Amino acid sequence: MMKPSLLRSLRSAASHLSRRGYATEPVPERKVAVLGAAGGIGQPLSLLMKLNPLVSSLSLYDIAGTPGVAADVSHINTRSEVVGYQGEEELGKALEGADVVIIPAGVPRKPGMTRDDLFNINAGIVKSLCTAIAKYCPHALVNMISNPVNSTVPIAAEVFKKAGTYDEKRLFGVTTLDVVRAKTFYAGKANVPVAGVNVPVVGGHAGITILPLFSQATPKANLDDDIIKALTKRTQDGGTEVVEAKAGKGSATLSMAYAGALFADACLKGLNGVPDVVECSFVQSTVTELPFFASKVIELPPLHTFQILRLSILWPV
Ligand SMILES: NC(=O)C1=CN([C@@H]2O[C@H](COP(=O)(O)OP(=O)(O)OC[C@H]3O[C@@H](n4cnc5c(N)ncnc54)[C@H](O)[C@@H]3O)[C@@H](O)[C@H]2O)C=CC1
Ligand SMILES: O=C([O-])CC(=O)C(=O)O
Repeated sequence: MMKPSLLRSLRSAASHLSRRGYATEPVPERKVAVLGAAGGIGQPLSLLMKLNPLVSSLSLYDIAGTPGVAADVSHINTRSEVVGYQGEEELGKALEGADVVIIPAGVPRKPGMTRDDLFNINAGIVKSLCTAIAKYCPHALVNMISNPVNSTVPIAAEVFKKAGTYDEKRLFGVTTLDVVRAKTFYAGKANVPVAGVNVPVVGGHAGITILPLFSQATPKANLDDDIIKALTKRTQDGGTEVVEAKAGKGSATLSMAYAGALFADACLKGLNGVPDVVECSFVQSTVTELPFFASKVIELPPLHTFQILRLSILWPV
């Protein structure tokens, strides 16, 4: 018979691990597909997803270059099996059974361009990828990275509606990089350790539609109005800062891969029933009169069967 004190310690350790997102039960099988996996974001994002112990199957798709990326990443000695898929004829296999689909496919900005200038090319790419998602993995959580996010998310919604598979609680525009930037810049000015900083960012993902809520930042810091204004502007212009620094060689890739991996990890935790997973994301919304708006979304407490977990809902709070 186990001593009550030992039992209490084990229970407390198990509940601590579970609160931190580490399962004390077997970790479910999860397939993650990255579409655009050979690109500037796709490669480091594939690496980070290979490091994520919640992933059991990692599917890397692009129109070219994925065999090499997949062979490279597959040698890393972590849990997931990696398969590379190349070309449209392999897209169905890449998507089949996916729980989370991350989309960094499409062209990036060059100096002087706005994200809207990418619309013509990226809208077509997103449309064809979402048509395939509706066919091969209609229940997957979709993490849209391709710009302009303010438009590619509504496009994805329309494609899914047309296919009869739309579930607004499964479609997310990835705005995590705005949050990552806001945290970094705020910590610098507030002179606090960045690891403990939280800043919600709402609105959209382009210029002045990016609204960091420094009034709700934690830990609180008494920053002057002109500093808050400068922090807001730097967060709104963060993408342009990188585009200009890269001088024609693309936009943010490494910080975006980090942000994309954080958001995908939150989705996996939500699917696995980890409570209180909250992230900002550009979603269909009733928070304002706008049909889509970035705000905090939370995974509501799940029930305890795999099937119901898959149906669990995310909702703006
Ligand atoms: N949401 C956000 O915060 C951010 C979004 N982005 C956006 O992410 C997108 C990708 O950026 P990068 O990786 O730097 O571009 P990149 O040009 O380096 O890579 C894009 C990849 O997409 C692939 N691709 C093109 N058409 C495809 C298709 N039909 N199916 C599958 N793959 C396809 C290309 O072959 C390429 O490998 C851009 O639209 C960029 O603006 C970039 C940074 C932040
Ligand atoms: O600025 C861009 O074109 C890429 C992007 O969305 C970002 O870095 O936030």
